[in-house]
Amino acid sequence: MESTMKEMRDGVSVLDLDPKSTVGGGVEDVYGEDRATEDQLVTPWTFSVASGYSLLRDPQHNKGLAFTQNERDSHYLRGLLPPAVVNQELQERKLMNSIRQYQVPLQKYVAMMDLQERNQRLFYKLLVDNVEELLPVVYTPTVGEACQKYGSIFRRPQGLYISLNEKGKILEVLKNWPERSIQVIVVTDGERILGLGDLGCQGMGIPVGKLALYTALGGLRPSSCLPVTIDVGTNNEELLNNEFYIGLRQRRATGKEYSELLHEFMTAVKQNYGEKVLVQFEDFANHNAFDLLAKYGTTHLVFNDDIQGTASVVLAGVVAALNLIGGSLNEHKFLFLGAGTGIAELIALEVSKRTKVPLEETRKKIWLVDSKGLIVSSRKDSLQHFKQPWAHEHEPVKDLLSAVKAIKPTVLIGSSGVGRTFTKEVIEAVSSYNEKPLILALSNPTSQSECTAEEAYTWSEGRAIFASGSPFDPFEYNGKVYVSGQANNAYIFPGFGLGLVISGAIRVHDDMLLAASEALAGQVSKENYDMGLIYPPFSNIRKISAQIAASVAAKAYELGLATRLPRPADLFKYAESCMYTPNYRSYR
Ligand SMILES: NC(=O)C1=CN([C@@H]2O[C@H](COP(=O)(O)OP(=O)(O)OC[C@H]3O[C@@H](n4cnc5c(N)ncnc54)[C@H](OP(=O)(O)O)[C@@H]3O)[C@@H](O)[C@H]2O)C=CC1
Ligand SMILES: CC(=O)C(=O)O
Ligand SMILES: [Mg+2]
Repeated sequence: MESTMKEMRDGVSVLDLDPKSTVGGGVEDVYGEDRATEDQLVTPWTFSVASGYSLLRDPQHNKGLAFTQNERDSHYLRGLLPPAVVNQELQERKLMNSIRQYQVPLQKYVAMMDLQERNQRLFYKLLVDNVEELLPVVYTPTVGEACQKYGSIFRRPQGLYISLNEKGKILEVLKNWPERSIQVIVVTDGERILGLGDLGCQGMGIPVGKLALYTALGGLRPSSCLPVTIDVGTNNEELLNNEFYIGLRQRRATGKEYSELLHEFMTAVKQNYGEKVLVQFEDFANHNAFDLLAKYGTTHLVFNDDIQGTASVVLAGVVAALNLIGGSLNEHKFLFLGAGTGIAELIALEVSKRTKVPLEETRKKIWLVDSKGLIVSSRKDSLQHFKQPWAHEHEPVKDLLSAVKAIKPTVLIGSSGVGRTFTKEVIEAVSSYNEKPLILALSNPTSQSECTAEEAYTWSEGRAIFASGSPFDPFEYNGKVYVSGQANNAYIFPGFGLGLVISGAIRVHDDMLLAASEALAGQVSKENYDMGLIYPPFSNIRKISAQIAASVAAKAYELGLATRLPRPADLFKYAESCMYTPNYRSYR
């Protein structure tokens, strides 16, 4: 074992980086499974040593036809498998072939979920090696449809369901989950699933999908990830009347009943998993999201992906885009359709840091439109508190087109959850006074995108710099092929979470979001810019995540928020060395 512990990865000994840590190569890799080389023997274990039929039914250790003859002998598998022995690469090729046969995206999703339940390492191998092809399957847009139909496709529990029925027993419920060393929890209450609205308990597809990306894109080990859905009911009448609905059949609990359940959950999480477990809030409606973040931000390690992760990814895209559209950040004027994310605040903060101009001033170049029109000072008294800083002096403006004409933004960002709101008139208007308008249509899934790539390029006569929350195929216009990027928080949260975990951070700080953003923007190459891209390709995501993790961890150490000491000298190499790899291990 000693020699294993000294295992060199990328020329760096894990223990040399962090001599006193018990962590070694792999985030909390206490059993040395990731540290082992691929031809080194490890024990397949559940609570006892798995063998025979139960080994084939154990997704963490099942290798299907890849079990060698020796393994078949020593693990009582003879006769349970046909004679052929195939390696993981061939299994991967076979599965990719069969997934590509499906024409319907939801069939691909179900095939991937089946694989995850059958053979976890193969699932992650497919996802890591084919990330650009499979991201739209396990994540947006397909995960949206999967949530809408979750009641019909539900097979086995993939996470914990905590409903009002479990009030007073949440700690016990957490103990029912088979894994003990949890490092990241993604939790939703299902009220705002992508731009599809209230999907109640069926929102579970989102934490499951996000955590699959935590492992595939950020290298967190699957056993350390816990998807949770808090079920306080749903206001979605269609679901309430659907015989296949899997959640509580009641309207949403609010007020004291809601906050007491959430509080019990947050308390139980800390009690069961300790101070350093990361709780990522996902797809809560913004009337709860901002309050939960403020309430638990000072007592727990919490991160709201939709508010903070989205802010970080968009800031990165905007900073990168300056190379294409020109000017410095403080010279640009921003108009948002939708007031539910934290993007505006993070941009204002970054401008304030760069220019030393107070935040109250830098906010003035950022304008927000919500469902009632432009947010202006005369509306201040009736605005939710998180909108109030954006209520600038201006006469009332009712709709987006009028707001574009009045404000003349250089950057137009959609996060309204409402599709086709960047109309021809809106894009023509923003393109009429900008040589290269920056247009970001963030809303997911594809059906809710504020415009398509085709519309953005056609209506701007090929001048827009465009990215969207869900992917669009390249589009040819006037003989030129336009490739648009994906402005999605999936670039940020996996690396961000990894950075928190490897540094043992106990709180999230805005400066970490800025650091993550800078790290991401720094990964855009000249080749990407030449194609009009403001994000690097997802095919490099593990390296990007390691860069983000290193920057976030460095900031955690700098701010005194890191507890894993001593600080590894090379945080990038350390982050890489901690990443879960999905290749099969050999069993003794
Ligand atoms: N690409 C990415 O990484 C991310 C994308 N998103 C996407 O952003 C969208 C919104 O998310 P989120 O902000 O959390 O959702 P919310 O529902 O909390 O907020 C939506 C905002 O849009 C406004 N709005 C809704 N309809 C209109 C309309 N017709 N005209 C003008 N404004 C409107 C709402 O106004 P009011 O406040 O008045 O109700 C609200 O401010 C979703 O589709 C989600 O998928 C979210 C996070 C990350
Ligand atoms: C991407 C994401 O988090 C959302 O659309 O909600
Ligand atoms: Mg989300």
